[in-house]
Formats: sequence, C-alpha cells, structure tokens
Amino acid sequence: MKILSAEQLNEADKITLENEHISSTRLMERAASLVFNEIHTRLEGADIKIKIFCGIGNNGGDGLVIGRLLHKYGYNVEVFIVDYSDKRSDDFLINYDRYKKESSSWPEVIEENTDFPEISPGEFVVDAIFGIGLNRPAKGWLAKLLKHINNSGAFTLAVDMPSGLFPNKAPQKDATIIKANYTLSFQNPKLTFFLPETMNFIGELQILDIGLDRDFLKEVKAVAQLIGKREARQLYRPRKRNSHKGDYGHTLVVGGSYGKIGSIVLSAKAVLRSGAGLCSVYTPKCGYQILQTALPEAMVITDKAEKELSEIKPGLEPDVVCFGMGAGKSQTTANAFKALLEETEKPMLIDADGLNMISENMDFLNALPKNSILTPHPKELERLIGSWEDDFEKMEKVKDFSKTNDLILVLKGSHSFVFSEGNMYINNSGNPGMATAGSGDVLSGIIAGLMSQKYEPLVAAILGVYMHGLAGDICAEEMGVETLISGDLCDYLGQAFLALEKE
Ligand SMILES: NC(=O)C1=CN([C@@H]2O[C@H](COP(=O)(O)OP(=O)(O)OC[C@H]3O[C@@H](n4cnc5c(N)ncnc54)[C@H](OP(=O)(O)O)[C@@H]3O)[C@@H](O)[C@H]2O)[C@@H](O)CC1
Ligand SMILES: Nc1ncnc2c1ncn2[C@@H]1O[C@H](COP(=O)(O)OP(=O)(O)O)[C@@H](O)[C@H]1O
Ligand SMILES: [K+]
Repeated sequence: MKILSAEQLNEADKITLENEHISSTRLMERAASLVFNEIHTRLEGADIKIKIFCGIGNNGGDGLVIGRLLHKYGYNVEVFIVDYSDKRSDDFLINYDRYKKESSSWPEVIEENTDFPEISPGEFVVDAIFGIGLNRPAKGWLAKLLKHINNSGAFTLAVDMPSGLFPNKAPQKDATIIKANYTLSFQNPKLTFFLPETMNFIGELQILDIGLDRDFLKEVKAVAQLIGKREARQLYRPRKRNSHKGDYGHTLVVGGSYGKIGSIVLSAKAVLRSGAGLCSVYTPKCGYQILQTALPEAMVITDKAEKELSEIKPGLEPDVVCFGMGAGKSQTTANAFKALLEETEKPMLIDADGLNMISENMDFLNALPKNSILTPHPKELERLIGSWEDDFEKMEKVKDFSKTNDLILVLKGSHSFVFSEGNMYINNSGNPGMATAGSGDVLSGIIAGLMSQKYEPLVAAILGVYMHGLAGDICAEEMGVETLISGDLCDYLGQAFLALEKE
C-alpha cells in the first residue's frame, strides 16, 4: 500500500471532486460516514458517553458529521467545537449548521478561557481537532486541552490522524499530541504512523478506503511502500515440482567467535528454513562441534584459529555470503573481512559485527559488492552514518547513504525499513515479542537464504523482513510475546510460508 504525503492526499481529493463531479461536502459525508459505521459496528448502540472534539477545519467537519450520525442513531453524544481560529472551512460551516438543525442543539464551544469538559475514564472520545492540515505545533490552551484528553483515561479514537501529529514531518521534541487508542485514517497511511518516535501515538491503525481517484492513486509516486501480506505474496515464487537442491542455491554463513557461536547457528538455521538448497558455515575452530550438533543439516568449515576468524578461505563458491553475526571485531578479523570483501563479487549480506567493522573502516565500503545488503539496528546505523535530529532526518540520511554506496539497507526496528535507490519500503509484520536476543541473526539468515534462491537482493530484503515478522506474529499468537525466543522464529517460518500462500 502506498504511503502518501498530505499534499498528495489533498491533490487526490481535488482530482476526485473534479472527476466524480461531486462536492467536497459529499466527499466529507462519505469519509465521515465510514468512521460512523466503524463506531456503530463496534458499539452496537451501547449507552456509553461519547465526546467528540472538533476543530474548525475539515477534520472538525468530519467530527460534526460523525456527531450528527451518532445522534441520529440514538447515541449519548456531546459535540465540542475547539475554537482555535475564526478561519472556519466551508465544509465545517455547512456541517455545523446541519448538526444544529438535525440535533436541535448547538455544539458547545471551547475557547481560551472555557473550563474544559470533564471526561471520565469509561467514556469514548473522538479526536477530530486536527488532521493532515496541522501546520505548526499546538500551543497554549490548545495543548492543555490535548493533555486534558490524554489524561482522562478515556478510550480515544483519532479521525484521520491523532491531533498534534504532522503527517510527514517530525513533531517538536516537547510537542503535545493526542495519544490515540485507535486511529481510523483516510485512504492511505501517513509516514509518521511508522516511525519509532511517533508510532505510539496512533494506537491501532485502520485505513478506510474513501474512494479517492483510482488512476491518480495508481500513478502517484509513493513517499514509501507499506509491505503487508498482499505485497509480500506478489514477491513470493512457489517452487517448481521438478526442482532439486541445486536450484535453491548455496549460502555461506561466516561469523561466530568464542562464546558467540549461537548467533551463526541461528542464522544458518534460518538460511535452511527459508529454503536455501545448501548451507555451509565458516567459523573459528571452537564452533565446529556446536554447529555439527545443533544443526546437522549445515556443513561446517573451520578457520585455522581457535576463537576468532583470522583468514576466510572456505574453498567453495557460494551463491551468497552472509557475514558478521557474532564475529567480533578484532584487527585480525577485520583484516580477514577486508580480504573477503575484495574477493567477493556477488552481492553479500553484512550484519552485526560486520557492520561495526565497516563503521571503523569506512574504506571497506569501496570493496563491498554492488547491491549488497546491510542490516543494522539503530545503534549500528548510528555508528555507520552518525547521529540524526529526528526520524525524518534519519530517513533522508539513510536514503543518501544507500544511494551513494549502491547498497540496500535494512534498518531494523518495530517497523523495519528497506532502502534502495532512493526508495523506501516499510514492513508491517512483527511484534514486540521479537525484541529478543538473536532475532536479528535469524533475519540475516532468512534474507541470505532467499538471495541464494535467486531472489533479487531488494526482493529478498523486503520479503525476508516480512516473513521474519510474520513468523514472529504467528508464534506470538500461540505462545505470547514474552516467551518467544529467536530460535522460535526459525521454527515458525514454515507456518509463515503457509500463511503467505493462503488467501
Ligand atoms: N484530503 C482528503 O481527501 C479528505 C480530507 N478530509 C478531512 O480533512 C482533513 C484536513 O482538513 P484541513 O485541510 O481543513 O485541515 P485540518 O487538519 O482540519 O486543520 C486545518 C486548520 O487548522 C489550523 N491549524 C493548523 N495547525 C494549527 C495549530 N498548531 N494551531 C492552531 N491552528 C492550527 C489551520 O489554520 P491556519 O494555519 O490557516 O491558521 C486550519 O484552520 C483531513 O485530515 C480529513 O480529516 C475528509 O473530510 C475528506 C477527504
Ligand atoms: N517491537 C518490535 N516489533 C517488531 N519487530 C521487532 C521489534 N523489536 C525487534 N524486532 C525485530 O527483531 C530483530 C532484532 O534485531 P537485532 O536488534 O539485530 O537483534 P539481535 O542483535 O539480538 O539479533 C529485528 O529484525 C527487528 O525488526
Ligand atoms: K484528528
């Protein structure tokens, strides 16, 4: 699904009105009715107190339509106008009058010196104060009102966006923002919903298709692509009946050091579980028995050194090398890594200490094969590209870094981001159960395993990240988030592939 900016959504809105020959009031009615339907389906007429806070722009207009419909269906609803400006939008005014006419009362107006209405924890709040039109931080009494709503403990539903959040730029550090339990957003998701600093404000997210112009939405260049099951399924290639293990490639996992052999066990297991034909592991001598015991399906080649990688001479031609997990970053290992980079021509996957060694020797980047994949978590990323002011600046820096160095970068997080050639793909699977030691090692194995099956590196990265998260989701569903450990992700990959194929 495409992630669009506020400007693009406004353009889509304009083109829809022209092509469908409808008024903006009709479109607002359509959009807000969908929100009403969602509320009505869930509340089923329950006698719960509903308070709707409306701004004076079109987000407020939506709130008034929702209020009118809830009133019509007999709900216990109170509507408040948050009177932060006298520049009311036309559709706000039209719906303000309609509300008055159909509910035979004027909504209550909240201004600078008004006492805020009391809100009890059991009530239901609809936030229709600001949507995509927010253009500066909410200040003064307005910020106080947002805090008052946040502190009430009431269930809060945000219409289109939680008020105070910008769709495509970072909020100020001390900004006041509605902390929604649920966000019903129109047509396309907004970038801010997926960034670490802002994602917690939206609660659960649902996108409502309000029928904006199909052709426009198809043609417009997305800010980013959101990768869900539908998108991932399009990337997946089912196996041919008459295939053999040679068709699925040979992955070489290189890494491990004394006390950190577990990381390559996890990666290698994920390589095989994601479908690679063969997997070899190159590791210091101390890893030999552990690997042969823990993962008999993998072949093991040992370094001449006992506890660390000192010279990477596997004596085979793999389809892909997956380097760095648990490798440590001694000078000896860094020299061996440099030599490996220089000898390798096919795209590689570099993770963990491989990334740290690059950060300490940025010239290694020159030897990295084109289209290789780096998989940093935020700390590793910071070592690679330096710090950033906010998430949006971080995105831009990573985009530049991946473009300049001709590489694909997977930035791991609650929503992992894949960057390639200036494009951005945001993963929508996964859960906090995956915040556990070794889950990154599993991810590197999955992506490398897909690369060895001749998935293009970018496709392997996007699909691999999605499958990793999907395995985590199925697993968490069965055992809960606390109990999930990274080895489980390998074990649940099978169910994830099955789920991907299922409609
Ligand atoms: N696009 C679509 O397809 C559809 C969109 N729809 C709906 O329209 C919504 C967008 O509506 P919108 O453009 O009227 O903007 P909105 O969010 O109501 O706020 C604008 C007002 O806020 C003001 N203002 C801003 N920041 C401020 C601040 N810090 N403090 C104080 N004031 C501030 C700003 O004032 P100004 O900057 O002019 O002073 C202006 O008056 C969208 O989210 C969705 O709900 C649907 O109905 C149908 C389809
Ligand atoms: N809250 C979360 N939601 C979804 N995925 C998560 C979450 N926390 C961690 N993950 C995923 O788990 C993996 C953790 O990787 P990493 O930090 O490298 O761990 P490790 O170094 O222990 O292997 C990443 O793929 C990340 O996207
Ligand atoms: K809102």
